[in-house]
Amino acid sequence: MAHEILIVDDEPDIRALIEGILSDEGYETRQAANSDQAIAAFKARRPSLVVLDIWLQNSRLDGLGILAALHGEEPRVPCVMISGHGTIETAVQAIQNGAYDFIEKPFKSDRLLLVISRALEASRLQRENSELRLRAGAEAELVGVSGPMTQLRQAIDRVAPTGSRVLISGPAGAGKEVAARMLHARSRRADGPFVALNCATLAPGRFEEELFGVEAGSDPTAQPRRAGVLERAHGGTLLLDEVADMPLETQGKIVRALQEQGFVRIGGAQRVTVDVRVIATTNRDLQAEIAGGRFREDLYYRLAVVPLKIPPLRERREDIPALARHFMARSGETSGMAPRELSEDSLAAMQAYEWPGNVRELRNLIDWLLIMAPGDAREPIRPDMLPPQVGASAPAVLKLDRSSEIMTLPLREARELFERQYLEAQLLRFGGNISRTAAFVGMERSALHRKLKFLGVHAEDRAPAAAAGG
Ligand SMILES: Nc1ncnc2c1ncn2[C@@H]1O[C@H](COP(=O)(O)OP(=O)(O)OP(=O)(O)O)[C@@H](O)[C@H]1O
Repeated sequence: MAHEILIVDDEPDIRALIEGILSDEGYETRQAANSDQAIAAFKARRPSLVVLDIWLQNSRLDGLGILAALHGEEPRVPCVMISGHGTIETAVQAIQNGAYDFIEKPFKSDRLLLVISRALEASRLQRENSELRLRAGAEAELVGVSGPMTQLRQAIDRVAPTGSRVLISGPAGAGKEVAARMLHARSRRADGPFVALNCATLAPGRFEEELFGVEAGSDPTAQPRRAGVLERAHGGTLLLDEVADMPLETQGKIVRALQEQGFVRIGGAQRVTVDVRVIATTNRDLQAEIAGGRFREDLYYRLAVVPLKIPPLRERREDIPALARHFMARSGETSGMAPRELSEDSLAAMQAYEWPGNVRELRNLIDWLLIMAPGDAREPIRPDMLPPQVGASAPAVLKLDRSSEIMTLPLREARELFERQYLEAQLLRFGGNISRTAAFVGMERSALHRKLKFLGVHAEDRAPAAAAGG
């Protein structure tokens, strides 16, 4: 498909000249004479590139202003500036502000075409690069600042280089696979493969061929040899995701393969020796599975050499702002849209929600917000823009409808109501931790204690364990 180029210049004959040069080269073009037209044209359909004059008459914004507005919409569309006599300094400024390059008037058509083709190529490479980075590096770093997350990262740093088997437990969507990737990335096997087998989605009859592979039959063209995950993970790490879903019979075979660091392919006779580190995850209580006869105890002890636990998100609400911002930046990168800012109030509302789907649910919410949240893309996300299920759990202090009730109260009671709701919400954000809440709200620890007592707020009620119960 031909690239479409938006030409922004106040002089009609310059626009016509540029259009002529570009369409001769097979580019599609559109024109805008001032900032409002340029922004409207850009919003109506993203062009591949913008040629932008620096000095425009009869325009609300000059070239630098338009550049900022367009980059606010979509930072990845390259802009080539046209500078006239005496605007070179501004052109340099424009490059510092993210323009791709500039050309000076009067310009030769060759120079214009060269700069444009380079800009389009750079933009293609940049897009390809970030897609590759996202695919290759599919989250191998646990984001989060809470105590449990910090301890988990420390534990991963300690055990990653040892090569021990690790069993990671935690609810769905909490980040078990990210933890497994992080263990691999920080191990001595980081250059080797990371192979995952999802035991929850595999039909019971398929486990053994997936694990051990299939030997070629006597007629290799009829059934070529197929390597299983153990073989493909040689020199690297094998993740057995949701290991409790593995049939008992397969569990026995895996125990043997782990013990012997080798196995025989299905239909084969020759032993395959492999060097694989196995990491397993589960969202079930494996002790209960063992007691119920559904999980082999010997496999448990082989896998759980080092057990790690990831708590549900509602037990580490302090991670929510960092995670939300991280996912917003990520979504912006993948979608090519400018990331939106998240207001402190909207983050506080997210911190009050229970997140039954854990981090995965938060990630989906942010993807949704980037595309669907109302308002201008440059406006921060406010609590009232959140979907109802999240907004409904926002602390009362953030819900505007409380104001009507507050207006019926005398000042002292209204102030107390506000203070109670405000402090309850802050305690929730800081996981019930008095010292951190006190530091944030700007009070002495002991004064905060007295205030909470006076208002009848029990700090323990806001602690994670209680929050987890509902
Ligand atoms: N601490 C974290 N930092 C960054 N991303 C995270 C974190 N935790 C989870 N994620 C992201 O949330 C999503 C769910 O995480 P992941 O797949 O690791 O969960 P899981 O516990 O393995 O879930 P399941 O058991 O349902 O597969 C992924 O997109 C992952 O990238």
